[in-house]
Parts: sequence; C-alpha cells; structure tokens
Amino acid sequence: MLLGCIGDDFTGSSDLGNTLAKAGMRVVQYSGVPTGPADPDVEAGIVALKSRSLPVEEAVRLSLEALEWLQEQGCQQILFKYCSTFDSTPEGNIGPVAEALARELEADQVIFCPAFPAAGRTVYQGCLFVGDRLLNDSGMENHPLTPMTDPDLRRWLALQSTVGVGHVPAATVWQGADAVRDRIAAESDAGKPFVICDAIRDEDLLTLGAAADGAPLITGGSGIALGLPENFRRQGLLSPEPPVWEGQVGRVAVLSGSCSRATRGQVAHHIGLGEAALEIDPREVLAGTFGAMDAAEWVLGQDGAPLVFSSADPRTVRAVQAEYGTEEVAHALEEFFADLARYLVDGGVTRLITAGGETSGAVVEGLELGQLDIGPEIAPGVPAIRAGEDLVLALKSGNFGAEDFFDRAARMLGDEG
Ligand SMILES: Nc1ncnc2c1ncn2[C@@H]1O[C@H](COP(=O)(O)OP(=O)(O)O)[C@@H](O)[C@H]1O
Ligand SMILES: O=C(O)[C@@H](O)C(=O)COP(=O)(O)O
Repeated sequence: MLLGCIGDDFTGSSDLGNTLAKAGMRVVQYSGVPTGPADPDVEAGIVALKSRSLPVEEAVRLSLEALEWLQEQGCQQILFKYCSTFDSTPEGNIGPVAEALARELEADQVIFCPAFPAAGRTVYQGCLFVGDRLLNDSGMENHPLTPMTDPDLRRWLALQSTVGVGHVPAATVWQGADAVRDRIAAESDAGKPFVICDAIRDEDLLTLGAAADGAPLITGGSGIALGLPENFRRQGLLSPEPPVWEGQVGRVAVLSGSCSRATRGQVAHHIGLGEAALEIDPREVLAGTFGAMDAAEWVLGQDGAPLVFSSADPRTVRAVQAEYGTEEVAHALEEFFADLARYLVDGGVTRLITAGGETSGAVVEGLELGQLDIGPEIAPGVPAIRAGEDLVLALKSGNFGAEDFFDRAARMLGDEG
C-alpha cells in the first residue's frame, strides 16, 4: 500500500476512491479500521470512518487507530479526506483530527483544500464556493448536523485548531508546484503550519498534488487526490493493469436519509419517473409505530427501483429536531436505514443505492461490509462499489449527482455496468 487514506465518512471515502481509481490506482475502501492485513495488491487503502459528527475525542482516537493500521501496511503518505463543503463545527472535527495526525507524523506543513471543481466546489481567497454561491449561502447553512455558516476556511479552521492557519492564494498556485512549496514553507515558518490552499480548476489541484509529493500528510476533499497517483506512477510504483468491473443482476432499492438540496431534487425526480416511493416520518420511527421491517415488506412488494426516503426540507427538519433533539432523530433514522438495508439484502436486494454520508455509513456498518472494491464512476464523486459476490452499492454524497442519479445508478450497477 502506497497511499493511506482516512475518510471521515463513507460517501466521502468512496468519492476519494473514485478519484484514485480513475487515475489508475487499485483502491479498496475499508469500513472502519481492519483487523487483519490488506491484500498485497492494494495501492491505495481508504479507511472509512463515521467520524465527521462524533465527539472530537472519539474522532481523534479512531483516526489515530486508522493511521496506525495504514502505517503497518507500509503507506508512504497519508491523506485525511473530509467533505468538499468542509462539514464541521467550530469545535471540529477537521482541525483536531488533522492536528493529531500531524503530531503523529511529525508534519509541520499541512495542505487543506476541499476544492472539487467537477462538483462546483472551489476555493478562492481562502473562501469556499459551491457553484456561484458562497458556502454559507449554498444550502449548507441548513445542514442538519454541520451547518456551515462561514465561507472563510481560514477563520473556520482556526476556530477548530490550536495551531496557526495560513493561506496559499490562487496567484501562487498558478505559478506552479515550486512556488506553492515555497509559500507553504514560509507560512509554516511564520507559525501557520495549517495552510488553506486556493484551487478553482482541476489544473490547480494537479499543481497542489505535485507540490505535495513526499509530504507525510495531506488533507482535503477528493480533489486534492487528483495529482497524487502521478507522483507514485513517476516512480514506477503503480501496476499498469486496471481492475475489471462486472455489474450485478437482481433487485434494486434506494434509501435516502440526506436532506441536502441535490438529494431532495433527486427524490422528486425519481417520484416523477413513476417509481414507487415511501416517505418516512421520523416521529413514527421514534414512536416505534413504523419500523424497518414495515418498510422492508413494502420495498420487497414493489417493482422497479423503489425509494424509501426521510429527506425533508429545512423547516420540517428543524421542527422535528426541536421536538426530539438533533442527535436523537439522526440516530433513530440511521438505525432505521441500517436495519432496513439488512432486511432488504436478506430479502434478495443485490443493488443498493444510498443517499447521505451519515446514512450511507450507518447502512454499510449495519451490513457489516468489511471491504469495498471501488469500480467505475457513476457520477462525479460517486463510484460503483462491489461489496462481495452478490452485492453492489452506490453511496451518494448528499450533494452529488444530477436529478436522474438514482435511475442512472440502478442501471450502471446492473447489466450496463
Ligand atoms: N426528516 C428528517 N428530519 C431530521 N433529520 C433527518 C431527517 N432525515 C434525515 N435526517 C438526518 O439528517 C442527517 C443527514 O445527514 P447525511 O445522511 O450525512 O446526509 P448528507 O450527505 O446530505 O449530509 C442524518 O443523520 C439523517 O438521519
Ligand atoms: O467531498 C464531498 O462532498 C463528499 O465526498 C463527501 O464527503 C460527502 O459527504 P456527505 O455530503 O455527508 O454525503
């Protein structure tokens, strides 16, 4: 294993897997820290944690465990992957996890760059944009768990960090990798070892990737990985043979716990296509009057690509959170989707599409899927995944995918894969 990655959620980890696999690396995503050694032909290993919204100490502990395992596999470089919308709170977890990893790796210059231009995320003047909107005006300010209310990443990361936060402006990135390295070193010398890097095009991310050659620790969205495989390829370390992908026949189901704008559009579109859809009321789940078994029975009685969703608009989400508590609602729904996924796979579903990072994490953990092989891209940031002989998955980030994503994923995971 050359590149060791720690993902703070499951969709984000598969997004990273997609980038690395497209660039020709053999990638495996692990659910949590594995107990045994990795297959020897894995070139990039991603330990997916569900640590984005955990208490800080727990996120740090899990990330350090992941680091230890990746180091045991011989990784030369560590990448900490977080969301391209920098999902975090003023307490963490991006800053504290990065600090712990940097301490362990003795890294005194650490790149931070969530940019992912293919999905509309760009960083300019230290601020994060989603399309033509600043982050705090993109819908992310209403996220159920990590509302992003400040687009200035230097300010937001500084709130979460005990070390200084510097900046590499776009003008420096455009001068090339050497200029970036010089600027990062200067920021570090000035007491700012954490450096937010501007990037508005894939070329900028390739420059940052080249500048990161040999760095013990890099952090970012999946975009920051664009340029990394080339560093290993140049050294003749990558296998020339891409892995082969085969689709999966059988029943399909879509589970959506994401309340993000893009997902809500996909839910509406899927219903508009005439597919069967079942909306979950969190109150009924919390009260125990409607459970995963009820939903499973409904799904298994449908044709096509049935959808079970709790996706709701911000006002509805806020109302139920105010009534029952944010964590209580999230926990109940995630448990519901995890149980539902188990019943569905037991009932013969072989193609499972999940929307939402926390939701997907709960499902993958609920299914106890240890190793996920990353296949071809379904949409930017979302690969097809094989989770064993009879099960394929698409773990969609809340904000990713075009309106027809669910239908497209069902087809690509199947015979058209
Ligand atoms: N109707 C709802 N009301 C309140 N919370 C919800 C509702 N539906 C889903 N949630 C919770 O909101 C969170 C959405 O997060 P996640 O699954 O990561 O989606 P995204 O990828 O869009 O961030 C989950 O914890 C989920 O259980
Ligand atoms: O970088 C991204 O946007 C994704 O890779 C990601 O992390 C997704 O997280 P969710 O939006 O919570 O699914």
